[in-house]
Amino acid sequence: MPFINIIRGETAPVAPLNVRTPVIQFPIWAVVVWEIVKFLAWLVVAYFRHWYATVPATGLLWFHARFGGTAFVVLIGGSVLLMVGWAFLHRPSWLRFAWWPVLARVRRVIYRRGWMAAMVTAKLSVSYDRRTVIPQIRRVKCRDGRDEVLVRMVTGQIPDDFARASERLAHAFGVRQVKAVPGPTYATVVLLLHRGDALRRVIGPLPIPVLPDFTALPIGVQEDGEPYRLRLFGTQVLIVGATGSGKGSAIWSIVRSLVGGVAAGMVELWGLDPKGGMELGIGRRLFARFASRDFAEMAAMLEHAATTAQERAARLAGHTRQHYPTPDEPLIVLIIDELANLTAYVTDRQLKERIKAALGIVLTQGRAVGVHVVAAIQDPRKETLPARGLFPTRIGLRLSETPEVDLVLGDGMRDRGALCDRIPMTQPGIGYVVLEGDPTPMRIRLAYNDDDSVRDMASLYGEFVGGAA
Ligand SMILES: Nc1ncnc2c1ncn2[C@@H]1O[C@H](COP(=O)(O)OP(=O)(O)OP(=O)(O)O)[C@@H](O)[C@H]1O
Repeated sequence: MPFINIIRGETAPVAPLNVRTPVIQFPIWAVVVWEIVKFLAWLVVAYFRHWYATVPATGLLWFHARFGGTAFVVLIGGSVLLMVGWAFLHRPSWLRFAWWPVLARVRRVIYRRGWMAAMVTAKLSVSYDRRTVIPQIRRVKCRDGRDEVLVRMVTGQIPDDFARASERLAHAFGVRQVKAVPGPTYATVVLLLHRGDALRRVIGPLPIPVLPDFTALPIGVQEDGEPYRLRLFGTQVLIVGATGSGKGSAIWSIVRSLVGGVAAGMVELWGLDPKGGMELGIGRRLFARFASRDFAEMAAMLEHAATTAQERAARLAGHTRQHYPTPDEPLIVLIIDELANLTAYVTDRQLKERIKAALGIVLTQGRAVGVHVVAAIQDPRKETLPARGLFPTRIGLRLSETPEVDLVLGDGMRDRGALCDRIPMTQPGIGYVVLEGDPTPMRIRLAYNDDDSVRDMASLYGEFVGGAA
């Protein structure tokens, strides 16, 4: 680095300096030659820059010149046939190596055209030294239903700045949703622009696993097309959604994923349906214990679950950190529909206190010893559910108000793309979850078990349920 602050020689007194710009006359031919040289240089740069188009075009021109028109037509026709055949025979590799790279080039051009306007209007441009600096597109990748745009942020920006502007970006680029995730290196962010909707169609009842994997119960589909698997071991599950959002389908999908365990004697389902059995009554036979009207009975069930959790914890302490279910000591799963009826709307004070205490013990001590709660609720506020923080796993379905999203899924999750308050009423069963190790929420659709499939399941697996009503 030069010593720019050191000037050798004599120090001249500071005096005003008059400068006159020199006027230099060039002959016209020199100007013309200069412009031609500039144009040729631009052509060379453009040729190498857009090599993916120019190199094949050059090859084709050379082929045409060398072998003539007929051979050229045969070549083009043969290539098209080869592509079509490849696409039919092995679509995944064709998409990966042929279609998506080409599409990515086209999309890159499209994004670049609207990039400046989008960045400025989304307030992602920075004014510095009387200049406007905007983030740079580094790379575009296409995947099934979404584009991944790698962006170099302006110094000082963070991925959350893009997450906060994601809705504006979605409208600017005409896509369904934009999510911002940290890039592979510092100073980069990846924008995921979701185009199609893999979750548009209703998902029917999923196959029942013979023996459930309690760390990965299949209950729906993720928007990236992968199955959504719920971890039950070591956690308690809360499903939150407005009326008609599909809480029932979440409950029945979880039950469906567990009934194989019921048949093997490794799972016991206890049903608490304070709405008079409206939701769970239809599958009544699957539950070893069931209460739907009597709140004292529900309190007693919760207390029994709490005692069981405490006994198991006392016995297992120092031996293992995770209980594994056996037919002698099965996994107990309390399925509670509309939990607020137990935590907020019970008028009998004493009963309410009993429920609160028992629920607290089950939620805190039960998760390591095989006593789990899967509860659904409409209103996630603290007044309705003081124990919300004791549910480590939460599924956010359609919610009525924007602030509820962060209440359910965690701070900043709405900014990061969990638009639970924007899920249309016409799409029940759609929701968002936070996956382990992923900072951005995942959109999912739960499988829909209609009344007939629940009845079928209850009549098939009900006979394995040994407990008394
Ligand atoms: N996963 C799903 N896929 C498609 N449609 C669904 C799904 N889940 C539910 N539905 C439809 O939405 C309707 C309402 O669903 P559901 O009863 O599960 O909602 P809810 O949240 O439990 O409502 P409430 O709070 O009123 O009990 C169902 O009758 C069904 O038609």
